[in-house]
Formats: sequence, C-alpha cells, structure tokens
Amino acid sequence: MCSSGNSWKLEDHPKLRKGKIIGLVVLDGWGEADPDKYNCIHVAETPTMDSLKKGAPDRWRLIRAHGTAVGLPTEDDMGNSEVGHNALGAGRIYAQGAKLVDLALASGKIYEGKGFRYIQQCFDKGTLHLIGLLSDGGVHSRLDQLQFLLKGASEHGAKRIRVHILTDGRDVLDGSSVGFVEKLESDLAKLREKGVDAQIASGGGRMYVTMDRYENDWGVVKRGWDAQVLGQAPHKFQNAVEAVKKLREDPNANDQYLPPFVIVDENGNAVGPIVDGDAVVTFNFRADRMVMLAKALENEDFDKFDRVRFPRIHYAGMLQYDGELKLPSHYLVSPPEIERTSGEYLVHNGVRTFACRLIHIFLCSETVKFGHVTFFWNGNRSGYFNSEMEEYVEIPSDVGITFNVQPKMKALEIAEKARDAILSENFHQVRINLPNGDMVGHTGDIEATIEACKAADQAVKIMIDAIEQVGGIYVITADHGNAEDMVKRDKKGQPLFDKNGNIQILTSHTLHPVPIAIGGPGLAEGVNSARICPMVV
Ligand SMILES: O=C(O)[C@@H](CO)OP(=O)(O)O
Repeated sequence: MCSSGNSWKLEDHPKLRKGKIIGLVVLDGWGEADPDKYNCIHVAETPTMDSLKKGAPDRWRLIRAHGTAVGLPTEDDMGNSEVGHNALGAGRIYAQGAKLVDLALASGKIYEGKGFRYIQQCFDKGTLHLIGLLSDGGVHSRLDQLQFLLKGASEHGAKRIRVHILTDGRDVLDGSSVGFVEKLESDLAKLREKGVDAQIASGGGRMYVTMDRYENDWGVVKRGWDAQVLGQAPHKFQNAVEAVKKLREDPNANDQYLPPFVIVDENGNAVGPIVDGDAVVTFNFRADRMVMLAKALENEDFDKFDRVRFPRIHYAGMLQYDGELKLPSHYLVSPPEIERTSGEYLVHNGVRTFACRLIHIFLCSETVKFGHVTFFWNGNRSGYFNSEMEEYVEIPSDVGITFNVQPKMKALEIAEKARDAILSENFHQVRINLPNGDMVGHTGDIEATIEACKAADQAVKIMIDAIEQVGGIYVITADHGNAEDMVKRDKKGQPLFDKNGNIQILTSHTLHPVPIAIGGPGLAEGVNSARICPMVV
C-alpha cells in the first residue's frame, strides 16, 4: 500500500495489474514450528497449505506475529489476534495497548490523566472496583499492571478497593490461577497493613464469566454482572484462594470455565457489590472481551439482560475499547491511534471496474472471530467505513459447546460464502478469518486441533479454487501461532511433564512466525510476498 501525504489516493503498484479480485484468508492461530506430534498443523492432512509452502521463498515466506514486530512491549510477548489483525489491517505497526499502559504506569502519567481524575472523584466516599483477567499472559491484561495500579490508586487516595478477578488458563497454563490469586492476596494484605481496606470480591473463569465477545453469548456477561454488581453467585467463599482451589476440585473444572463466586463476610454478605457512588475500572487493555461489559456498565438504555440494578458509578476502561462508539467514554490510557487502515484506503479508492461491481469489499467469519476481520482489522473501530462499498457477513458460531466438540467449526460455511462472493464478481476484495486452529487449540485438545487444522486447510482450498476460476490473486496468512505447538517446553525444546507425569498442554498462543503465501492467475510475474506485509522475517 502506498500513498503520498494525506491523500487517500493510492499510487498504482508497479507490477500488480488492476481489476484482479483479491481473496485474503487469515488462518487464525496457524504458526510454523518444528514438526513433531504436538505440532497439530504438521500432523493434520493439510495438502493445500503444504503445496503453497513449495512456493518458498518467492510465493511463501514467514512473518513475525509476536513481540515488537506487532507493537508489543518485548520479544517475549506472544502474538494475539488483536495485535496481529491490527498490524495486517493497518499495514503498519503501532505501539499496542500493553505497551502504552506500561509507559503510562512507569511515568506516572496515568494518575494525571482525565480518566484517573474521573474515578478519583469517588475515592472519598466510595469503593474502587477493579475488574479484569488475572494472569501474566499479556494478551488481555497483565498481573504486574494490576499490581502497579493497586499501589498507585491507593497512593492517590483510594481507601476501599475491591478486585473482581477472572481466572485465565488460556493465555497461561491451566491451574496457574491459584498462584495468581495467592500473589494478589499477598499484595492486598500489604495494602491492608497500610490501612487500605482491600479485598478480592468476586471471581469466575474468563470464558464462563464476563469475557464473551462480539455479542456471542450475553449470558456470560450476566453471570459476571450478578457476581460483581449484585454480589450474587452460586458459590460463596470467605477467601478467594480457597474458592479457586475448591472449585478446581471438580474433575471437569479448568481455569477458563470456573463458575462464578462471591466472597462473603462472616455474616454471609458479599464483601464488594458495586453500588451508587463507586468507581469502576476494567483493567484489561485488550478491547474485544471488555466491550460487552463496558456497554452494560455505561449504557443507560440496555436490553441484553436484566441488570436488576444500574448503579450510578464513575466507570473508566484501562483503554477506550471501541473508537467508533467511544466506549467507554472515560479511560485511563489513550488507545493506539490506528488510522488510515487498509480498509479505509480501499473504500476511498473504490474504482468500480464494471458497472455490476456494486460492492468493493466482502468479508466473513463466524461470530467468535467476526470482529477480528472487521473491528481489529479496521483499527478497533466497529461498523463500516462505507456501507455501500463493504459487506460484512457473520456466520453464527455454535453456542454452549467448547470448540473441540465441533472442530470444523464453520470453516466450510465461511469458505462457501467467500467462494460465492468471489464468483459473483461483485467484489474486489474478499477477506475471511478461519478460527479453527486457534479456537480449538485454546481447548488444549490435540486430536480435535488436528481435525480443526484439516478443516481450515479444506476451506483454504475452496477459496483458492474460486480465485483461480476468476483469474484473481490470493493471499493466505495468519495472525499468530497456536496449533503448531501444543505443549510447554524447556529451553532445549523438550516437552515438559507435570509432577504426575502428564504432559503439560499449552492452550496459549506462541512465539513462532506465521506463513504468508501469495498466488493466483492474476499475480504478475516477479511479485513476491516480501513486499506485501510489514512483518516479514
Ligand atoms: O480468545 C482470546 O481472547 C485470545 C486469547 O486470550 O485469543 P485470540 O487472540 O486468538 O482472539
């Protein structure tokens, strides 16, 4: 992509011919790693991707999808869908939320901003509630940022603090929740020694409580609301470490799906419901899984579930989560200003080659990843740039099952919709996200992840066949790794076992590079993938 100054006009590519349909596939969670039995992409039958790889180095190569290459603070930060899609969609690299929050905390500027001053107004009479994901995964939040915020908020006047935790087990090892809660408890104890009334007030597993996304299942947010705001949950404990340990005793329990619980005092009363006059901060920096709660906390008109009570609070997000909706209206750190993304350029350059080409861009995924190719791709903005030029199609995801039960997910339906869009010749660009490798990888089920990768490969083939038929160009890439390495390893790369001799399964993203392949009959001679992405290794 190349434009001059502030103009939206794109200069012509020196080699690519105009008027060729582009089919763009993001294979979510598809990295490149050494072949072994824990590399589900290697084990799965993936003839389409295998044949694309033969085009190396001109038509297939690797790109970095983690660390500083996608705007994260350090090279040890695994990639994730937000930063991967942001970078691919913008065609540029921005300092991401994690880094911006680090800087604001380190410089102390966070406490000077409008957002902090807004919540500070409640510190005299009200409680400060902090809600978010408790882990050091660095994808949605980080424990050390919460620790700094707790300390900083108490030094800046917060006298009563309640933390509402969401256990992880997805970006970090399952079972690690107990250690994180212990660490937090010890920090809160230190604050109590200094006279701050600080406690954990409620909790639950991130995938079952609060952190739904793209309005897939409002029941998840309601469970969180009941515990955090109303102080009601099916499980009650006097101590959060005990809560997590006890709930994990269920043989089917895991950190991602722990049921909601509230912490109660000796009289059985919840220690920290959110009430009028309180301040609330959602401390996740990543947007997608906080947007729904932000709507519930902020929107006067709200009909997604019965809130029972709508407390008059001062609410701020760690960041503003949706730049289009300006949600939430108060935030502690300004989000990355991701502007002039590729989608915006495309609508501004909407040359209609034929009269029948009514719409320029078509994109599709299923609900659980739908926003990745819309919201993230467009720099964390919901909605169309130009609805006459773009069509966004969402295929409803299965609700109420974990994805290892249905590893094909909606890959074939997505690919068929994309194929029809390509063959209709109504679009210049058709963009899809295939979530399988990632979503099934997050369940830690190796067999199912292998099936998932196979399905994604079949979907890629459908898309490529359609592009071949209309003489277009395809670009196949990924936003980060996951399914290519499903075990925790030591420094020498050997799989690690726990004390019971069980292999330690990884559900998280990885630090591996991801492929990018380009091809199709519309591709001009001499065009290679090195020029089409900012993150080429
Ligand atoms: O499910 C999610 O929220 C993240 C992992 O925390 O995965 P992805 O970045 O692929 O969306």
